Amino acid sequence: MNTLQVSTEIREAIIDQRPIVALESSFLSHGIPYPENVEVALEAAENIRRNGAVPATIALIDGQIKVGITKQEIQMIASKVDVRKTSIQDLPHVLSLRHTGTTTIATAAYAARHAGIRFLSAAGLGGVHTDIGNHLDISNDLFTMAESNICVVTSGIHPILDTLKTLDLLEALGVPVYGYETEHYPGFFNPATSIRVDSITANHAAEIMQMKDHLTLNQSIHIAAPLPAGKTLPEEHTTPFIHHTLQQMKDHHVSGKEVTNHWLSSFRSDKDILNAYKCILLHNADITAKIASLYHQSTP
Ligand SMILES: O=c1[nH]cc([C@@H]2O[C@H](COP(=O)(O)O)[C@@H](O)[C@H]2O)c(=O)[nH]1
Repeated sequence: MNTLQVSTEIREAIIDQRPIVALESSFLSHGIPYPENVEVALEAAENIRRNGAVPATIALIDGQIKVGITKQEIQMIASKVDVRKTSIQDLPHVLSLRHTGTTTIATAAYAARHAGIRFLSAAGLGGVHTDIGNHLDISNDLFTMAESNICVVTSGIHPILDTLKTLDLLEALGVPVYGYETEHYPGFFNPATSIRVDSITANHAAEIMQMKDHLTLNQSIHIAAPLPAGKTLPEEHTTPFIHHTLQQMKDHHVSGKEVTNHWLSSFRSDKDILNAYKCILLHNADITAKIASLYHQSTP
């Protein structure tokens, strides 16, 4: 049984040791409405190619994890309703039912690791939920990163999570966290949080990945890249949006794993939030491809 299907282009790139950037696909089913989700997926892939790497979007189709889905497959998933955003704990179930599914960072990291891809670009990392005192709600992203040996670039974690506790847990799991050319952990839609991190450049990130290879450490590294100045949103915009979304969740009794799905789907109700989210996806694709290309240039 071959549940992991790697496209010919990606297989050849792996053999030729060319840089590859994996893309998770949750934004196709939850973050961005159709047909804009298709446009963003293709533009992110284009950004990766422009920076000298090969894009590998990962999704679940017909009982297989597909690494490097085609434009037609992107179109098919993006236009379908009720596609399941699938994290590690749901993976066997969704595959056994042969359902179509999109990937979280956890599932994409799992697939990337097994395919031999070392870099993953996404919008937001899952994390420790704020109601942790009552519900032990923690995204599987964190635990998968502890063993997937890749570089995960996001713009931080989404603002309905507890950032400090998430970073504490990553530290406990041995996953180092860096700011991309910033000493402050990014605030996702907002420019920065007050949490300090080590700042690294693309060159340094490539070196850190090589050092990790040398040390045979299995943890991933997490690089948090802020949106460029002028693209972030002020807190006066995001704070009421977050409060409104949290209130809606309370009113509709949204809890557990539905929380992240509801949060992602709420982006469609605010044009500026949706635009910032698209920018995050495209910008991170650029940065990840730069790091992947530098890593391959200097790997003997
Ligand atoms: O701001 C965001 N938060 C979360 C996600 C997605 O949600 C997943 C985490 O979901 P959960 O909390 O169900 O593990 C992440 O891996 C990512 O795919 C995202 O795209 N953007």
